Amino acid sequence: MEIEREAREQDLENEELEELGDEELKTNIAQRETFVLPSGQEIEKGPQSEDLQVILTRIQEIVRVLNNFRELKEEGRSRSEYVDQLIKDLGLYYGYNEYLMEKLFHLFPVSEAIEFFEANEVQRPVVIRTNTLKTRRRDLAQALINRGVNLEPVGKWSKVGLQIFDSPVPIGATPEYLAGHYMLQAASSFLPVVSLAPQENERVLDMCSAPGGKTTYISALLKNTGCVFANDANKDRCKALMANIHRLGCKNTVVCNYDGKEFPALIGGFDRVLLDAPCSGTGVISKDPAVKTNKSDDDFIFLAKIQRELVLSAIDSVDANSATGGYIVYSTCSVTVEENEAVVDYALKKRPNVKLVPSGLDFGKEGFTSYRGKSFHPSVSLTRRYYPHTYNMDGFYVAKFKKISNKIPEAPKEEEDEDIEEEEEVKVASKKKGKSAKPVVEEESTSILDNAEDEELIRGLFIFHQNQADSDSCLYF
Ligand SMILES: C[S@@+](CC[C@H](N)C(=O)[O-])C[C@H]1O[C@@H](n2cnc3c(N)ncnc32)[C@H](O)[C@@H]1O
Repeated sequence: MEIEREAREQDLENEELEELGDEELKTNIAQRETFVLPSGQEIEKGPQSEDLQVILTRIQEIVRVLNNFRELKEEGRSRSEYVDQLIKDLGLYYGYNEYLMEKLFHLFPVSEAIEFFEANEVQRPVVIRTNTLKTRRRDLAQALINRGVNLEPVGKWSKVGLQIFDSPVPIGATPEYLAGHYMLQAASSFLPVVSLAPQENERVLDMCSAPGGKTTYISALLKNTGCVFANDANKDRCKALMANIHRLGCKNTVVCNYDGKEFPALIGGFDRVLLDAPCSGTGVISKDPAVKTNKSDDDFIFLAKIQRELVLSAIDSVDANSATGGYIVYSTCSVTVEENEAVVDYALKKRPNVKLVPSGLDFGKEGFTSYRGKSFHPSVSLTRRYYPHTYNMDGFYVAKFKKISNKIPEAPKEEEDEDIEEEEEVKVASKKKGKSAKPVVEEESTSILDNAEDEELIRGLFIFHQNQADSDSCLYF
C-alpha cells in the first residue's frame, strides 16, 4: 500500500539522519579531545588578552596531552612545543619569570612540577625547636599548651621540634621564647645539623651562620661543651646571631665576621664544619615570593662561584685526623642542581681527599647523578633533596663529606682544564653583571674580630650582645 511504502521511506531517511548525527557527534568528541596549541599570533597578543582561568585550562589540557602524547598530540606538533607553551603558561599563572620557571620545571616529571609550584603558594607549618640547653620538649609543650597553643611533635625524625597549629599569643614573644626555651626554626633547617651530628667537646665551625638557627642547635647538641665558631660575612646579620646565642644561653660559642674564604688560613683544624651556603632561595619561595622574579642567569653563575669557593674552604678547614669527626656538611635552601649536586661534584673533583657519606637522615630524595646532559659522581646519590610538596617543609639540600686525608692529591689534568673553562665563564658573567652585581658581603668584611690576629684571642672571645634585633629568617645574600 501507498501509506506503507511512504512509512518505509521515512524510516530509511530517519536511519540515515541518525547515522549522520552519530558521525557528527563523534567528530565533535574527537575535536574536543584534540587540544590545539595557541597559534603564533595568539601568543604574540600576550597575557593581557587572557585571564587566569583560560591559562589554567590550557595548563590542564597540555598536561593531559603530555601524559598521553602519542594518542592526544595535535598532528605535526612536537613534545617540546607543548613543553615550551606549558612553561610559559605556568610562569604566567604562578607569577615566575620564564628563566626560573624553566629551571625549576625540569627538576620534576610534568605532574610533579605542578605539585611543586602549587606547594610554593602555601605557607609551611610554623615549627619551633626546643632549646635543650634550657628545657625539655615535654615541659616546653606543656608550658605553651597552658597558654592555649595548639601543637604537636614535628615528626618521628626529630626529638626537639614542635609544630604549631594555632596560638592565641604571638609565638615569637611568649615568656618561654624570651627566656630562650625555643627557637622559631623551619623544620628543614634542622636537617643539616642532624646530619652534621656534632659530638661533645668537639670544635665546630659554622661558616655562614647568621642569624644562628643552626649554630644554636649545634651548641645544644654539644651540651655547651667544646667550641662553636659562628662566622658570618655580614656584620649586620651578626647582631641577630649574637642576640640568639645570648637568648638561648650558648656558652661555647665564638662569633666572628669573616669572609668564609679566609678559613682555614685564619683558623683551621676543626672536627666538623657546617657550610649552610648563601643561595638563591628557590626552596623557600612560599616565604619569599620575590625569588620568583628577581633571579637571572648571572645570579646563579655568581652564586655557584661563591658556593664552590666556600665548599673548598670548608673542606680545608677540617682535620682529617680528628678522633671523633672529620666531617663537612654542605647545605642550601635551594633546589637547583647548579647550587647543589654541581657544587658537590666540583668539590669531589677538586678535593679527592674527601668522599661523600650517607647523610644520616632517614628521609629525603636522592641527589641527582645526572641532569640535563651533565653527569655527576655516582656517590652524589648519597646527598638528599627535600621539597615542599613531598615533606611539607621548605626545599632544602644536604650533602655530607668525610675527609680522609689532610693532603690534597693533585686533580687530573683534564679536570683542571674543565674547571678553568668554567671559571672563565664565571668571570665573563661576573663582568657582565658589572655595577648591578649584588655583593655577597653587603658590607666590607671589617670583622668584629678585625684586629684579632692571634688565634688565642679568637678562641677566648665570647661575644654576647643583649637587646639586639632577633631574626630567624634565612636570607641568602
Ligand atoms: C643561608 S644563610 C645562613 C643561615 C644560618 N646558617 C642559619 O641557620 O640561621 C647564608 C649566610 O651566608 C652569609 N654569607 C654570604 N657570603 C658569605 C661568605 N663569603 N662568607 C661567610 N658568610 C657569607 C650571609 O650573610 C648569610 O647570613
